[in-house]
Amino acid sequence: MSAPSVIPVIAIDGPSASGKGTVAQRVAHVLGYHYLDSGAIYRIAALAALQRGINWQDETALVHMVHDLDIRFSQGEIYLNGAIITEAIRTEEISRGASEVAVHPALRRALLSLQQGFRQLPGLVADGRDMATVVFPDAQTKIFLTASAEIRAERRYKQLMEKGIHANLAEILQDLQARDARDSQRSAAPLLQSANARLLETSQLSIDQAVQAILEYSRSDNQFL
Ligand SMILES: Nc1ncnc2c1ncn2[C@@H]1O[C@H](COP(=O)(O)OP(=O)(O)OP(=O)(O)O)[C@@H](O)[C@H]1O
Ligand SMILES: Nc1ccn([C@H]2C[C@H](O)[C@@H](COP(=O)(O)O)O2)c(=O)n1
Repeated sequence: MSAPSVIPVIAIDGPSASGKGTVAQRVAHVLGYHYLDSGAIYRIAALAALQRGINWQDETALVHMVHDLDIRFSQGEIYLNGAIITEAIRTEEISRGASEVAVHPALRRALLSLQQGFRQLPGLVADGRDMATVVFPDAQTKIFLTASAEIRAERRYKQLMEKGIHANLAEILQDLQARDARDSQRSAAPLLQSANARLLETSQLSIDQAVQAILEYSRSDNQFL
């Protein structure tokens, strides 16, 4: 069999707290691939805007701003203009802000090449909302990872409690549903299952089972390269 002519990508899209990040990082680790957390990039844009007093609705100012940002991912930390912001982008305020700035088409275009730059040998696992539809439409393996809103809210609740962060399950569910609606209903690159993506419903699956399913899909897709 001849070597693949393009750098392989496994694109994993899905709603908030569906487990994309956890599962994508494990798949990347097993395969020795690079990993792109595209949501972190929208979170950084929201945080940078907040720090500079730029309104999340101001598309022109946001686009201007992102051209001046130095974003780096290194050894598990995320840097913005040299400062570690790994935890600062995980607050509920920034989660909402990321979903709000992400509605702007010009901002999404401005962040496209940064994301595509992660496609490097030997391969990439990328997670987000539009990995399979817009950023890597030629990805070899496309997964739409989801779980019921109630299960996702419980997982997020448990995740926050484990970090010692006080949380309210009903509020988390409400917030997830609001973010799902904004991410799915926007006109620019909405969250949707790409026509050729496999649906992976993990409400009844463990993390390991989800990882194994994706590795299996990837193996099977690679047979046809
Ligand atoms: N199949 C699963 N079974 C049980 N828990 C899971 C499963 N998948 C993920 N989790 C847990 O759910 C929580 C949320 O997962 P994760 O942060 O990876 O979601 P996400 O989709 O990347 O979220 P976001 O889009 O908000 O960044 C984590 O604590 C993770 O360990
Ligand atoms: N490819 C992407 C990734 C993320 N977003 C937006 C929508 C999300 O609500 C927000 C935060 O993402 P998360 O860290 O929860 O994955 O960023 C997007 O529009 N496109």
